[in-house]
Amino acid sequence: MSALAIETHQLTRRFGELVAVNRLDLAIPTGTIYGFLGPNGSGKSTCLRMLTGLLLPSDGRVTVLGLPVPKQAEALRRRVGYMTQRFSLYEDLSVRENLAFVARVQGLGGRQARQRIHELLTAHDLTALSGQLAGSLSGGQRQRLALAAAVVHRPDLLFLDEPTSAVDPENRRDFWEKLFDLCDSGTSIVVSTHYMDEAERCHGLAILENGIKRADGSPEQLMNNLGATVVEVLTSDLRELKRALLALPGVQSAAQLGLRLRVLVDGRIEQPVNWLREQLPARLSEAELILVRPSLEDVFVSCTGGHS
Ligand SMILES: Nc1ncnc2c1ncn2[C@@H]1O[C@H](COP(=O)(O)OP(=O)(O)OP(=O)(O)O)[C@@H](O)[C@H]1O
Repeated sequence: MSALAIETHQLTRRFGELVAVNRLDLAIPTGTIYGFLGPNGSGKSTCLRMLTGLLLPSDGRVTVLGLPVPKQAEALRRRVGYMTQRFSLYEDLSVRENLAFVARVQGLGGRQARQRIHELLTAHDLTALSGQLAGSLSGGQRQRLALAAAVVHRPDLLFLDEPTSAVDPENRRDFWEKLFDLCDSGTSIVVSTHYMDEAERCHGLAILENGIKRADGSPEQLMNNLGATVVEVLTSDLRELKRALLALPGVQSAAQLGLRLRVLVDGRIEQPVNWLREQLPARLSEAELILVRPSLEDVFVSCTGGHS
């Protein structure tokens, strides 16, 4: 298998005047979990749909698992799994019946299908729910079933479109444990999200805004390469201070977090804490200023202008 699960060159999709995905270059290694991080409407779903061969690009080239897409989309179909944003299983079939249906569609029959369904029910903690109608499952249980259904045929590559937007943090954590299990057993995974904590779990990610890739790399690389330093400011009257800070040309953003302001200062300014005190001596005389490690959210704010 090629060392790259996905390679795109100048991938573009237009809808009329709107450019939903704009000249996207990607090189996603096999055996990793890769994330698309971006706000609503940034082009994540459009991009995933083109990578699966379901949507034709307006321009550019796509190779998935070594196959050109959409030309070889049919050959690819058996090798990829796709969990869409909406629950796309049958609500009036039981958990087991849903998996049996997907197994049939994927060409598994008889004993092979029964064995695989048993395996999936166990691996995704669905055994006790196997007779329950899918429509009566909780959000977290639905996600587990949808994931099990997406991997019935043991795909080499799995696409997940905002898989945990409807589940609580604990279920989200469990869901990610399953993704790491799948990745460890050789499945490459591409996942779209607008959650920072999910993006931080990915081996690599691309930050999208208005269909454009603003940055990519591992979360650590992105945080290390942030073109800004982060200063937290503890003081009173944060709203006024925030306005004053944002008026300074060297300040990229200032966000209130409880009793603190998290301030991104242009990385070219060498002593950001001293610089801030020099700019606003009266306002900051009583304040505590601390230089802190950047987070992925800081990276996101810095490269998108902060419209999360
Ligand atoms: N079939 C379509 N026809 C017209 N415009 C579309 C179509 N599909 C997507 N778009 C537009 O393309 C842009 C990108 O949408 P897309 O669904 O890819 O974003 P997204 O990042 O997945 O957003 P979300 O997080 O809300 O799912 C949006 O402005 C959307 O309205």
